[in-house]
Amino acid sequence: MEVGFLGLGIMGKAMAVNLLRHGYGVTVWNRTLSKCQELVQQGASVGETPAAVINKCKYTIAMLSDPSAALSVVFDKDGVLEQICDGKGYIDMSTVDAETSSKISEAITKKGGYFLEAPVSGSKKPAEDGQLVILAAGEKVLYDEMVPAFDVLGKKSFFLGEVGNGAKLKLVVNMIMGSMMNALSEGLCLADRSGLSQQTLLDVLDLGAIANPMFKLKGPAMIKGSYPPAFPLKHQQKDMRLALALGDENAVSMPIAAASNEAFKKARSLGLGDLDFSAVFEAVKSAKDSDSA
Ligand SMILES: NC(=O)C1=CN([C@@H]2O[C@H](COP(=O)(O)OP(=O)(O)OC[C@H]3O[C@@H](n4cnc5c(N)ncnc54)[C@H](OP(=O)(O)O)[C@@H]3O)[C@@H](O)[C@H]2O)C=CC1
Ligand SMILES: O=CC(=O)O
Repeated sequence: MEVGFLGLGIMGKAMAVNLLRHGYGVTVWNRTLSKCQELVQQGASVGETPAAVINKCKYTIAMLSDPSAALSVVFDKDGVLEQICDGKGYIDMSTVDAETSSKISEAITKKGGYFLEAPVSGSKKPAEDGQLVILAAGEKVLYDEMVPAFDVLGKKSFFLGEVGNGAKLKLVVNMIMGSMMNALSEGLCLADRSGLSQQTLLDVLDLGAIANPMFKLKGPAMIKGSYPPAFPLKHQQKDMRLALALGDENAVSMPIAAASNEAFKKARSLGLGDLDFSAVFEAVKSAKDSDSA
């Protein structure tokens, strides 16, 4: 099966490579076209524009940074809308808000195409290993047709009903994840300032009821001040912002998420946006330094 793939960032590249490895024909496009070359070496074809990819492929997946990128690739010149038509499917796996997803869905559907939102949980490594968790919503027929590809990309797929439900669930999950990362950062800081070993804290956490893969994976690197980007901090802050907006809409008070969002914003202001989201630890440390000065 030939699949189009728009967006070859950290996630998109790993996902497209996985599809190639499993025998899919993949036609790729990326805003910075030079990034397509690595995929070409692994057997992919290149489309010069999103419209060219849609024209060639029955199914096209997008994995783009944020709502403005997701909208631009669909609505701008040479975009998806120029070629989407009856019988073609568009699957947006980017993390965006429900409103963005609905706008895209309406436009695609008006042209006779099928739309599925399918954001994912899991980062660079799960993307490389085909271990993502896929949160799909929208056209059920398209979901059923995509299941074999989702089985390559992920370890489990959920079909959540109408468009927006996948986007919302993804934001709830990442709101919790971002808050947990802040709690870990404050804990590491507090341990250190109290004269305790940060590694011992991690060891104790890992043995108890709040052990989790994220603390286990990120904790040791955080102690070393090492933040190679798996999930860029700027994207985690985008997700906190969109989750807080979802909280506004539903009158849900989220003081922990709001405080965590401030820490991610602070980290961005310190120039840490392109590092891994665990670099929020540096912002937490710098805030504690100025508190004690
Ligand atoms: N990294 C992770 O661990 C995870 C990320 N996600 C989500 O997946 C999505 C992609 O993340 P990730 O791969 O890490 O991000 P990256 O920043 O690595 O890649 C972003 C991609 O979006 C493209 N892009 C950005 N702006 C535009 C634009 N205006 N028009 C066209 N293309 C654009 C980039 O193109 P270019 O190369 O030209 O800059 C690049 O291909 C995000 O929504 C993120 O929240 C979800 C789960 C895990
Ligand atoms: O969206 C990020 C993730 O790790 O999931």
